[in-house]
Amino acid sequence: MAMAYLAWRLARRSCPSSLQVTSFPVVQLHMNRTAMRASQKDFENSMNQVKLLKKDPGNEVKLKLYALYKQATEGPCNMPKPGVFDLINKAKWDAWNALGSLPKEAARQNYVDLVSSLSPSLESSSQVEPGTDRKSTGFETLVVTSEDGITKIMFNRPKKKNAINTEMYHEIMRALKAASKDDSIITVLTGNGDYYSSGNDLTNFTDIPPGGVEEKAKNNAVLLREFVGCFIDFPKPLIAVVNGPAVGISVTLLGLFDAVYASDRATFHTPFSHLGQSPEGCSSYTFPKIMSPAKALRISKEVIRKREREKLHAVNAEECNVLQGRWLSDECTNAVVNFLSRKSKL
Ligand SMILES: CCCC/C=C/CC(=O)SCCNC(=O)CCNC(=O)[C@H](O)C(C)(C)COP(=O)(O)OP(=O)(O)OC[C@H]1O[C@@H](n2cnc3c(N)ncnc32)[C@H](O)[C@@H]1OP(=O)(O)O
Repeated sequence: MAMAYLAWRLARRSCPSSLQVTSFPVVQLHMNRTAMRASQKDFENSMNQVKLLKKDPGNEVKLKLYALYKQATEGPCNMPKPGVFDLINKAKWDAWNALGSLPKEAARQNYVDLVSSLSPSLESSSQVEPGTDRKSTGFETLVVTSEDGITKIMFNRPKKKNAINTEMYHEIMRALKAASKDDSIITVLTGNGDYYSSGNDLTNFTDIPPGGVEEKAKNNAVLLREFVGCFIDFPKPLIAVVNGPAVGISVTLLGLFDAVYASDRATFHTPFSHLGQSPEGCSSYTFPKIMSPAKALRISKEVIRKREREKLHAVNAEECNVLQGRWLSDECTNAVVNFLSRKSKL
């Protein structure tokens, strides 16, 4: 796909001629037990943090915390369905049962993310007076600042060309959720260093869980669907400042932004024929139809987006289902093994 042409078309909200089709690899390497122990530790910390919350988060959030806790510790709902008049236990059963077969690992991470978005440090930061410069710590892969009504989320893995690893997916979701509730008017995403983002971190597929590559592909499809869903549902004007080359999902997501500003160093690359991937980020829907001008106002965005939200979530779900299968193909595995081993050949 011609980079400069796509940059111009994305910025002008028109649509490029076609999408290339590739799929994604899952490589059978050693499982990273340290990472799994760390997330269990985070989970336990989060359970303690819940007790420190300064204000009641409300029944909806408490039910979600309950459901994620049960899913993370016991797996899919195994309780008999309470009677209709047993309102409290029925509500708890409904919340837990709604998580379906969400893997324990994902439920644990979602629990940690939810508590982080409620945590006292973020709560106090949302009370910061407008116009003050605030750099939110609490992120490993991002720098989040907020001043004069603009919350800026900057990808901060410049040594890895801002490749998006699993931690960064969760942190971007957490930052977007916090930005949707803070006092800013618009939210801007950009990259630190010479790249906007080189897309999905290809090592994401190397820590294989006990369930093998099929479980990994399923977990990644769940992660991708939730990640893209955050962009579909984001309520405020979302702006991308593409400061340099953008690759893969960092390009395909741009169709869900309200405006895309490209620097003269920006290029837009979707190496799908090279990696063998099917579209993600709702690009199979947004790219062919991006014709309307960028919508800057929040109300007009809601008018337009609410008509499409259900369709976009359906497209997101279909893309994730197709990708989950494609990630298991030989062509994808070979492509990523070649990338990850390329320097060893030098
Ligand atoms: C779970 C949800 C999944 C959603 C799926 C999304 C689809 C996609 O996003 S597909 C696109 C995936 N991205 C790529 O294929 C790009 C791969 N990277 C490259 O081709 C090159 O790194 C580059 C063209 C971006 C830059 O090349 P350059 O020679 O300038 O620098 P490098 O030495 O290659 O990179 C520096 C450093 O960064 C590491 N790195 C860069 N990109 C990635 C990446 N996507 N995944 C993992 N690591 C990446 C690279 O390995 C180098 O690290 P070392 O210095 O440690 O070797």
